[in-house]
Amino acid sequence: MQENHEKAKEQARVNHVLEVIEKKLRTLEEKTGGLKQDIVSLRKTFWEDVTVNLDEPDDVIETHTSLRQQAELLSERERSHRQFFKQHKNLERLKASPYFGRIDFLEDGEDKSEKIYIGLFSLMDENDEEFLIYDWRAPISSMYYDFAPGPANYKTMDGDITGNIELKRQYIIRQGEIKGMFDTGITIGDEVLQAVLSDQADTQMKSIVATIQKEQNEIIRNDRKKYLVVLGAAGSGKTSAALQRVAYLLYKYREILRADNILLFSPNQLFSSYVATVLPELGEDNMDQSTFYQYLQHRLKDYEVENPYEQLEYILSGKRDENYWVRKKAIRFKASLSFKQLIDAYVHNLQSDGMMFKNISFRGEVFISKQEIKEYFYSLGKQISIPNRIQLLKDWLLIKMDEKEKEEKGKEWVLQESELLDREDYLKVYRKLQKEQRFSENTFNDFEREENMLADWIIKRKLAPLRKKINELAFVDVRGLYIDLFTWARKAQHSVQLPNEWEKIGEMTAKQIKRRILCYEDATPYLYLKDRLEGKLIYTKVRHLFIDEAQDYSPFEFAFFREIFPNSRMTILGDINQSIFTFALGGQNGLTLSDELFPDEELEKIILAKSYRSTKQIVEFTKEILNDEQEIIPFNRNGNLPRLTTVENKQLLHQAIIKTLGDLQSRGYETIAVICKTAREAKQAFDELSQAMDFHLIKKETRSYEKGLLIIPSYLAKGIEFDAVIIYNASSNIYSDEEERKLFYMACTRAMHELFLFSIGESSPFLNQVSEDKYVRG
Ligand SMILES: Nc1ncnc2c1ncn2[C@@H]1O[C@H](COP(=O)(O)OP(=O)(O)OP(=O)(O)O)[C@@H](O)[C@H]1O
Repeated sequence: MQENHEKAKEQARVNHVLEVIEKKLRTLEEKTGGLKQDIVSLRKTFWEDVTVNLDEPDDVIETHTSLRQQAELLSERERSHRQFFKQHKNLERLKASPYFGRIDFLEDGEDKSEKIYIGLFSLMDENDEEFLIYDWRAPISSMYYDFAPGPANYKTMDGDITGNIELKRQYIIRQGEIKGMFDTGITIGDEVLQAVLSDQADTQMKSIVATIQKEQNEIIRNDRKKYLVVLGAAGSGKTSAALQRVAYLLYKYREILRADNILLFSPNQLFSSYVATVLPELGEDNMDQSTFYQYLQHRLKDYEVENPYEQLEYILSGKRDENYWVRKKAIRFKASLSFKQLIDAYVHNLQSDGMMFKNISFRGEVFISKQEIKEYFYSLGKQISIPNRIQLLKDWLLIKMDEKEKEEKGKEWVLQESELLDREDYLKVYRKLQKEQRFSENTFNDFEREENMLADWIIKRKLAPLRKKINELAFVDVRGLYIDLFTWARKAQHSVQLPNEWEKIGEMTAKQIKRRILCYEDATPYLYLKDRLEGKLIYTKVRHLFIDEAQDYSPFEFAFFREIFPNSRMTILGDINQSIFTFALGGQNGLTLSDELFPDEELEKIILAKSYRSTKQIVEFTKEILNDEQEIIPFNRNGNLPRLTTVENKQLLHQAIIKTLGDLQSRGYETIAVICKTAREAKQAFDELSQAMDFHLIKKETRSYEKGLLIIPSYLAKGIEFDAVIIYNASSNIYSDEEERKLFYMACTRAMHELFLFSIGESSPFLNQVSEDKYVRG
């Protein structure tokens, strides 16, 4: 009775709030004359610079100015439109579910408690006096996540506010109707969390604001130190917490931080699109997202840069010949900070000797030789840094270009080209010169002058690509230097311990690079060397960098991040048990951040031990696959034990998988993944299995996926989850190398509700240590 009465009261309040929302929506629509259309965003991809490539300097200036004016005008209009549009959208969102929580807080010294309703956004009453809803990110809302009923406090700009929470309540409101209502303790409503977690997998990640757990809230709101490192078991909500953290930071620092000041490095494009809906769902613009590989490609346009997954595919399925072992050693060394030290020593040496340059040639003739360039470079004092010397060198070369222009003037080729100019080109020159008012109608008849001007124009045009190259510092022979580094290291004195196979590694590297192919393990070191010589490219725009699946970046790459984002704050999220590039780490754990680059006093570490994704049975099974003692606590959601089925051959394997898939579908599961070890295995499985059922084959280029049956290589399933997972072939001949244990673990932990493993003959030794009662066979 009492309960019904309470619910009716709450529903009445919801109705009142909905009326206010309606009114606000109408007012907004009147103000803007109806907001029917979204704005088409013209944003370019993050790494792309806006360059307008014109020959003539004047044109460049002119174009630039007009572009800027236009852009300013457009962005002003876009801004106000965007603002209204955002408000409108947020109100629409509130209309469906205005809030999800409430606390009654009695502040110390007050005699009446305040009811704080918490939702996605703040909402004031009609007179803009009282908060009907508090934004979940508001300081006062933090108590909802941090405290059970009883004493509580929260931080404000003016200090801590203390008091007592008298009631903590959760709501499930759908389409304006209260569907559920629970008074809860410290953990935010097991009931609601149970319900959320029992839901089906989605092809897009969902926001978790209504059920953020205390330890996750600590990640979301923690901004004490420059670096925040979050280590957490599979499915512990690292990515979720990271995305809500972005929303929180955008709210807290809204005056100074925009979405495009935040960059998320994600493991692949599939993951990028998987998480792309969370922030818009929270009413915020998406942060910039990129894979580190995209960044490398952008910076190394002259090369074909190997994709990290190609490298991984090679390691996982490579034929294990001599090259294989040498390359593996090379990968390990090139991922280490020792290699960075070696490059530093090499660069130090280059200050006095050994720089390499390229000849500058024009019309097939060298006109400034590499030797001359080198001499000029070393004529500049040692006290000037290499990047600064290169800048001075560039200026010197550009002056040489001016001289060259004069020198070429009387030459035969210029005359010939001017005779060959077609009418259109001729007119172009004429108009250009006229515009510049460099001559009048009358003087153009002056044949000599005309010829002179045409010659100028022709030479300038011919030399323009060369000038461009000089401006891009293409005269520095970074390729030659990178190759030379390997020879130098053998002879020179330095303190770095080189691998035994160093000579072979050097040969292998040189061979690839000469073909303009950069293996993935060379890409970052190469860029590092280039930046050390030519000057660092620093991304000042990025104020906060998020690195997800951080265990998959090498120590060298982390050092490099510190170089290119020296002032950015960083949130680094990872799980050492899910390293897929273990072969690059040589026994070290991923995510060993060097104290020098990430000093203790600037770093805070948070560990998440509770796992939310999978049922208790799956978590308990998968955790025994691991060798280490990491604490992983399953959330209390029950399901079936994982099942291991052993068959005799491929044909029976496919039959058994098809049967299992049929069962799973008939039980209503919609997103089911058959996880294979490699892309090659995935393709073979796809060819066989798709004769019986419809599958989507996920490749490294795949950007998004639909619900249904998927076949996916293990490493692409990173960070994603499925209702049910089938490990296609967990045989001992497929997963046996100790370095693949974590990959195997990562694949199994993608399952939310059901996990099936199949094996042809003997199963993987990784399963030997799993207790018999943690799974069923058959
Ligand atoms: N507080 C929460 N409320 C509701 N769902 C949650 C919560 N925390 C985590 N989850 C759910 O658990 C699942 C796993 O979360 P998430 O992908 O963020 O974990 P992760 O630590 O990044 O996992 P992994 O390292 O395995 O990729 C997601 O479905 C997420 O929505």
